[in-house]
Amino acid sequence: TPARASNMSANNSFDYVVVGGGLTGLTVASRLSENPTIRVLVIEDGQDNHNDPRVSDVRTYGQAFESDLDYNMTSTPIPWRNGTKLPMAAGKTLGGSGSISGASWTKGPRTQYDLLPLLTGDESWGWDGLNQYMLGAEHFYAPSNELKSKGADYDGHKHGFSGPVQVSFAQGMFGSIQQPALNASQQVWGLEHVSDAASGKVNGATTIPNMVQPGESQNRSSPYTAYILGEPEKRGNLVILTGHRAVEIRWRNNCTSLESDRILTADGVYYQADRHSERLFAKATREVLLAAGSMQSPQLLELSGVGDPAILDKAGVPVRKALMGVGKNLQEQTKNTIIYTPKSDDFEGSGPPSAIAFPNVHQLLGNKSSAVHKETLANLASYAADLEAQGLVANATATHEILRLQVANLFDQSEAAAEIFFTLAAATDSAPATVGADLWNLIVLARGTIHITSNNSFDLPEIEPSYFGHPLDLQLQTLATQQAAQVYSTSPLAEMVDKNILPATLPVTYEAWETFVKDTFTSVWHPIATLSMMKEEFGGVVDNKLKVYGLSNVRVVDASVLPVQLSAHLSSSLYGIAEKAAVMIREDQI
Ligand SMILES: Cc1cc2nc3c(=O)[nH]c(=O)nc-3n(C[C@H](O)[C@H](O)[C@H](O)COP(=O)(O)OP(=O)(O)OC[C@H]3O[C@@H](n4cnc5c(N)ncnc54)[C@H](O)[C@@H]3O)c2cc1C
Repeated sequence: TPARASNMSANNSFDYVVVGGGLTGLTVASRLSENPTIRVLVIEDGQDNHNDPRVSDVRTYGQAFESDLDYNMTSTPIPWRNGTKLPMAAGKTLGGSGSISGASWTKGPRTQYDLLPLLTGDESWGWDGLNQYMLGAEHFYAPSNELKSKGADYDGHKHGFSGPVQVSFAQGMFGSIQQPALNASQQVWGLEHVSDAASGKVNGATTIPNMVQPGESQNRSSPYTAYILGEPEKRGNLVILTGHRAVEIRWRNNCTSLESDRILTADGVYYQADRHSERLFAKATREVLLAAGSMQSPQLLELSGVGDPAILDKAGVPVRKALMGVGKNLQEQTKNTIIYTPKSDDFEGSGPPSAIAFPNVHQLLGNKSSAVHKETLANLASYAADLEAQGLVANATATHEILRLQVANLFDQSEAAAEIFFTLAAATDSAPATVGADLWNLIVLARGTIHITSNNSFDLPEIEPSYFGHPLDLQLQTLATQQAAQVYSTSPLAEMVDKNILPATLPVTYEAWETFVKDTFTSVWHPIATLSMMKEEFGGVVDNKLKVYGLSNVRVVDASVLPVQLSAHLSSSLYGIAEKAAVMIREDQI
């Protein structure tokens, strides 16, 4: 077992202390500990559940939610839903959310990665630079002819073939509605066939591979099985401590008063097994690396006195370093679901589902596109000013510029604006088989926050996603939902379904679809950007080397640093960020 707590008492000093053994934390820990002279500790709150079918079998997707494998965090109350709080799933288990994810493997369009150099001032974060690291994480397996006949396709030049993460088309790939759904999508939106959604081109209709082992088992290739199981877990210089939560960073310059120009140096990390247990300390002689995810890495910084003084004061935490961007700039999406009964419940496979349509704004907005574009641009500066006034971003001027780049990416570069993921659910003892779609607006203009409300790490942070914070977010989500239903009434998909279940009665007007969207949406669980990698004058929290401004030896290596949302599932990009982080950290060892 990876929980080697006994090693801890012998020597609690490490070169690196990694907070969080999830997708990015295990990647960085594995790479750094390849050097046997470098001692690495990972502190992970969850347990090792890699043999639990809720983790190992991707077809059980969803069973981990709101269970012991989930933090059971929620959003703030939704005013128009009687104050309902929406679940914010996040894996509390070794491998983190990467151990309970849907395992879809896609990348964003290259033009979206190419925004990162503009925000960081560093060319190496563009597609060409970052994609090298994404490819380095990947071991792709080409599909068999049988899977090709079900739609599996790929561009061989756009994959890595020697990395740890196993990427393959699931042996049990569904037949049934998948190709008819893509065919109908192409008609409704005029979409091209995209042979490979990990190629840097996304707008189109596509069939995706998954992070699963090739062959019969269809087991998940999780951050743990990919990066730790096997040789790395036997390394004497790598300690993975499960069942313990990092609660605070200890600073070396142990002075209580705030001097705004002082650079703080982390001494190590306090951690506890549970709320009432003893507070223990692990020393970091080189660096503390935050990988607790985009909801809990900002929490740890705030608990350690780094953040917006107004937030820290309210929570009763003494300010050690004022840094206005901490916990702000959150970009989380909204998801709607439509459900039908299929005429045949023979799905010709066991999943996971793999057919996706990615329309752009012009395909969604039709002849309204240019008017909506103009109106969005006209109101962008005042919208950005509002965001700063509400404490949702650190800097209105920079945010206006970033929103302008995102709007240009959607309207001028016509990149994918929504994802329509076609779903199939087999019959159970109590429910008939269903088909349908999960769909979401990809590039939200809303900005939210994640902040502490107490000085105790075991009180989980408050999450304000600001759902539909900008009118375009609601408009695109509504159109994507309405038009996904149109796909289901288009041949050859229309002939394959009996009746609609959700919505029970198909809305007739746009307004009625909007009401359906607002009444039934959930979160997508792709939160990012709460410790954004941006220039300091933009309100960024980490620099282009992922170092927190004003701290000499604390880096963030997780989803928090991605400053703008991608038209993609996030894992491929986050593996790339973590691989690049490990290289940058090693370069600084000399
Ligand atoms: C339900 C769901 C489905 C998803 N589906 C897909 C998909 O199909 N394809 C895809 O590409 N992406 C998917 N994602 C997204 C992807 O899994 C995440 O973006 C990714 O795992 C984030 O990586 P991370 O390292 O930032 O955080 P995580 O992987 O969540 O890791 C954070 C780790 O830190 C630990 N931790 C937190 N706080 C502390 C603390 N204080 N002390 C110690 N440990 C702590 C947690 O237990 C966790 O193990 C999905 C995400 C979710 C939640």
